[in-house]
This record gives sequence, structure tokens and C-alpha cells, in this order.
Amino acid sequence: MAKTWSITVPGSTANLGPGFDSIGLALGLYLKLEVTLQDEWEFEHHSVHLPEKFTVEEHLVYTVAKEVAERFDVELPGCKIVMTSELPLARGLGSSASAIVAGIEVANQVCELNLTLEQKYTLASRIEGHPDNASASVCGGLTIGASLPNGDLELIHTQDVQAAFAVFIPNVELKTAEARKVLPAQYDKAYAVHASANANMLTAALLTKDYKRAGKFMEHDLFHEPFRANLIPNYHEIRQTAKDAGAYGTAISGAGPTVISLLPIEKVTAFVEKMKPLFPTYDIQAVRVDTKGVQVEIHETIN
Ligand SMILES: Nc1ncnc2c1ncn2[C@@H]1O[C@H](COP(=O)(O)OP(=O)(O)O)[C@@H](O)[C@H]1O
Ligand SMILES: N[C@@H](CCOP(=O)(O)O)C(=O)O
Repeated sequence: MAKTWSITVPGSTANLGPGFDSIGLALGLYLKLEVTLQDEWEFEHHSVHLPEKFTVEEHLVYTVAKEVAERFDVELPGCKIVMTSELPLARGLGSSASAIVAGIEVANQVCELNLTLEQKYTLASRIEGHPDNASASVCGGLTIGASLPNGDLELIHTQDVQAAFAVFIPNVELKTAEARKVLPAQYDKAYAVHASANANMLTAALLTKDYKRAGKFMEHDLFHEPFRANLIPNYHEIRQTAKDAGAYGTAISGAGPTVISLLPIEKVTAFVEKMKPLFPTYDIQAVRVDTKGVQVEIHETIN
């Protein structure tokens, strides 16, 4: 019997404004892998949204799968991986986190590790460096995470999100590592207290489904947006235009340069149509919330 694994990983948006490095939301834009066993590692990329030049040894999916196999002290067999993706790279839609989650799932399947959801999101968050995108890609829905001093990750997640989102994806990349360099090393006490109060309000509003208020606090981040705004094309114009067209609020998606608006479900289609001619160089899409997280289908064929 030969096995093929079909692995589907959702992309994600992180932060939603002040939920910096903690809040993630899985989006219905997917990275897909078809995995078969063979002697040597090989990747085939079938999408404009995937790296063009790469070596197997530097490929994020491979390096993560290898790291996970080594951590569990098992041999990683050779694999052929055919990938397609709806996630543009370095746009703030969690492509790196989805590749990390994919690498963990590849190792989980081909090495028969039987990882739990908790092991997957803990590993993915450690590798990515923050739990927001990684947890959302593993669990689906809305995730709120925090690492404890001993390295454990506490996560609350819910699939119950009754609001709509639209993304404005510009045709430029911004590497997350670059967008993290502009952030201050420290915050003044009063500033941090204010920033954290805004994050608390965002979280409480999201969990009580008070989306109007969630939108308001999406626009009151003090942790990262004030320092990144200049890196984000049309940041102020999009926020204002989106608000005028009925969005509850708009924030940088992850580290940018995409921005994301939160809207009442019934308004999202008209909103997107209204925005398209106003920002013609952007790919503007209504995106649904993914509620499943990473998914695996196993197909067995007789050789
Ligand atoms: N499917 C993938 N396969 C291999 N590498 C990937 C994949 N997706 C993302 N990456 C790597 O992650 C980088 C983008 O990561 P990052 O700057 O964090 O942006 P993003 O906001 O999209 O996560 C890409 O340039 C590429 O090196
Ligand atoms: N919390 C991180 C999120 C980065 O998300 P990405 O999709 O841009 O990788 C940050 O804001 O740096």
C-alpha cells in the first residue's frame, strides 16, 4: 500500500490591532500539500504565491519537519511534496506560520508521531517566535495565547466569530523580521498600561461578540501600529475610507503590509465592491474565518 497525505493549512491574520503577538484569527486562504514517500526530498511548487528559488535544505517546510523529527528522535523519511497556495508571501497573512504548521504536520504524519493539538500549537509557536499566527493555523478560529515563564503556552480558542473581514493586499512584500525591527525595545509604564488596557478591551469585545467595540479597539493599538504605520502603503487613507464605508475598524494584518477590516456580515460584499475602484492596485477580498485549522486526509493506493 502506498500512502498520500493531503494537508491543508489555513493562513491567518495576527494582532487585530493591540493583540500584538497574542491574538490570531485563521482565514479561509489555504496552503495545500500533497505528500508521498520517496527516497530523496523533493518539492514542486504550483502557485505564484510560493518561493521561486529554494533548495530543499533551506525550505521552511523541510527544515521544520526535520527539526520536529530530531526533537522526537525519529528518522525523517524522504518525501515528495507538491504545494499550492492562496497565501501571498510576506504580506502579513501568516504564510511563514502556515509553512511551519505544514512542516510539523508532515513530520507528524510520515513519522507517525500522533501529536496532540496542544503539542502542535506549542511547537509551531516556539518555531515562529510568537503564538498568534501559528496557533490560529493549527486550531482555526480565533486564538488568544500567552507563553508562561517556563515556556508553556496557554491558549484560549473559539470558532464562534460572527463577523466578516476584508483584506487589502498591496502588491509589495514586507518581511515580518523587517517590520519587527522598527518596534521600540521598551515602553514607558503609563504607555504600557494604556496599551494593555486597549488590548484587554479588544479581547473582551471579541469574546462577547461586541464587534462594533472590537473594531474601535482594533484602531487603538499602541504596541506596534504607531511605529509601523509609515511602512504600510495608504494606511491612514484605507482606515478612513473603510470607516466611511461601514467598517467597524481596520488594522494592520500581522506585521503588514496587508490591512484588514472588521465588518458586519451583511455589509462585506458591497464593501469590497466599493473599495476595489478606490484602491485599484490592491487585491481586495472578503475573507471568511477558517474554523477547522490544519486538516489531513490520508489516501491509500495499492502499488
Ligand atoms: N509555503 C512556503 N514554503 C516555503 N517557505 C515559505 C512558505 N511560506 C512562507 N515561506 C517563507 O516565509 C517567508 C515569509 O515570512 P514572513 O516574512 O514572516 O511573512 P508572512 O507575513 O507571509 O508570514 C517567505 O519569504 C518564505 O521564506
Ligand atoms: N505578531 C506578529 C505577527 C506577524 O504576522 P505575519 O503574518 O506578518 O508574519 C507581528 O506583528 O510581528
